[in-house]
Amino acid sequence: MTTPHTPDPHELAVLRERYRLERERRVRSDGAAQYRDADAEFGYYAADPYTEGPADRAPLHDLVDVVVIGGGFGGILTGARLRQQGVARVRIVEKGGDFGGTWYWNRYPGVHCDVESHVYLPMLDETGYVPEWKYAPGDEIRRHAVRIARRFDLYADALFSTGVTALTWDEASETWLVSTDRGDDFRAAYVVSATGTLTDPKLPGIPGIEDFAGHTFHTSRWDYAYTGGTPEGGMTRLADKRVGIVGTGATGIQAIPMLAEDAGHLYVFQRTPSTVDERANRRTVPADVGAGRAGWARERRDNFLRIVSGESAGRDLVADRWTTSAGLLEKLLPSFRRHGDRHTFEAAYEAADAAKMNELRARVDRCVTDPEAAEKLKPWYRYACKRPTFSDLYYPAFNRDNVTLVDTADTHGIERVTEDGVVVGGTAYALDCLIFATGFNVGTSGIHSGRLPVRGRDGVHLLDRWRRQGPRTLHGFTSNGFPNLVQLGSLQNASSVNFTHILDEQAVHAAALVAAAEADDALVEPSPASEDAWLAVLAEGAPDHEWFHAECTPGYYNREGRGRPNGPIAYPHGAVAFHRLLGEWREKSLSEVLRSRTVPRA
Ligand SMILES: NC(=O)C1=CN([C@@H]2O[C@H](COP(=O)(O)OP(=O)(O)OC[C@H]3O[C@@H](n4cnc5c(N)ncnc54)[C@H](OP(=O)(O)O)[C@@H]3O)[C@@H](O)[C@H]2O)C=CC1
Repeated sequence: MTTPHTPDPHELAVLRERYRLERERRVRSDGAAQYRDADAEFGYYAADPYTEGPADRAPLHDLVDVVVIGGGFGGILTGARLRQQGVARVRIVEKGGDFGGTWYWNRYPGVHCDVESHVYLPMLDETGYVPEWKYAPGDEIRRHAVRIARRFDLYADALFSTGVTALTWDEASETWLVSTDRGDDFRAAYVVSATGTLTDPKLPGIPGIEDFAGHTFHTSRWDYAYTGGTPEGGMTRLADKRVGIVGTGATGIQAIPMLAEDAGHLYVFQRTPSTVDERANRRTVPADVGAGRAGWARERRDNFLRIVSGESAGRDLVADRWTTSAGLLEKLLPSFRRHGDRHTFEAAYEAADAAKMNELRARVDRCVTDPEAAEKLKPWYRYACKRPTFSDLYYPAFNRDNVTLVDTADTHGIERVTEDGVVVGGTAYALDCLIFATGFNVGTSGIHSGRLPVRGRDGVHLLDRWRRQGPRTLHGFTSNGFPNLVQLGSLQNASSVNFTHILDEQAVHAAALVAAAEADDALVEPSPASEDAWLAVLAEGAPDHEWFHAECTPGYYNREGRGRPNGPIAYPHGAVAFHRLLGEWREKSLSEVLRSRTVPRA
């Protein structure tokens, strides 16, 4: 690798202006309202293509210890950690036909996780499994989800192809009444919500989208019956087809090279180019990662999290483009204050950022032979304005004769869909198949979607209360007025690129809360004072994101160009510090969240 050139002040000023113009070219007046919810408005796009149809079963009206909403890694890990605490009846309710969550739904060609498999796949120490690739294919990840579910006997009580439609606290029995779209009305002593962040596919609200007469689907519902093949390719039924794909985010980057191989002709409709860094995937053997030594996976996972959280870590065990670019993620955490005042930090950061972005733009020139296509593929914004992506196959796909790159930035995306295809800048592109790689409604699934009403004490609706008062939690997990309800997720909690690590720490915490309440015959419910204290902790260290996000191109990181929501949304000192805080709190203060029952536990 060549050493990146460090830009001088004049070059930085030119770049700043270029970024401003590119941002302005992209901001839309309708912001996030440009999108439509596939589940709510386009049932066809959200239907499950991987399961024959829900198995017949009688509605349930029984009582379980814990219901977990969501059978992705968050739900599976909660189930496993509850089992380790000795909890008997755990019922996981999942919309998909099996466990896996995002890895159940996303089976598009080329699907891989771009976080190293040895840190991404959870419970490797516990299951003895050692991944075969540095970056695992989706199928291997899904099989690992199933492995954990089997190991902890989570299939026994699981309900698949089932969505929870309402949660109602019943004061008389001090249990939750859980209603589903399959006619169930059962009770649970505790509810853990683990509905994930990338659950609801979204579609652009392009005029005429309903009129397209060809075949169409979202990448999270890949139609192999139409394309032929598998996630590894071989989509022979596309050989004579004109295929269009909309979107060049982390999903598009992986699917496009596979489509380029198999489609008669592929049109890539790009609005904002991603940063596409080196991937360097390779097979691994256990000795490469020190597997076999007790605790090897935990050590590697902790090492990765420390590095991407800006903490000192000693050796970099994973040593990939996430860890070597981690300094550029630091701006998202107040740990940047270690570097002095904001001005000093910003100057140093801007120079490092420009050097990295220059390196990424130079990569496009090296990989793409057509200079016009290379120019269109260059990202003009700061690193991590959009989620970084990694691929060694993406750019070479544009050197093929059967691939056309269509830049839609000037028209804010595709202008119109017609019966025959799409229109961009007045040019019509006739298509047989139109694929949407347009992402998900981030962070608005489950309880936060508004489609799963949660009524706590005195019938109070959780989202109504939060709309009035702002979200109120202790550590993001529990809320006053909603006893025995534990929420997993990033809100007022912590996050990181290795999200399964975050989920596992959350699962450990959720299980500890349940176990403590069981041991004391108590309810889990924080006091308003403890919520106030937590909000004060969040507000005190809240980073000033605005200066960074305001200059970014629009996307879901900055609410499509409108900046971050007001108020603290996450623990500001990073995931490592948050996990330390939670561990100490469990040791010393967990009993503060327990309240006496008025009704003995049935
Ligand atoms: N760990 C992993 O390996 C992977 C993780 N993921 C996760 O999933 C998330 C979602 O990724 P992804 O599915 O790619 O979705 P994204 O939301 O990241 O990308 C959506 C894409 O669709 C484009 N788009 C939206 N509307 C239009 C329109 N009207 N016309 C043209 N283009 C349009 C967007 O352009 P624009 O940028 O201009 O809005 C963008 O390129 C990622 O951020 C990541 O967290 C996904 C894949 C792999």
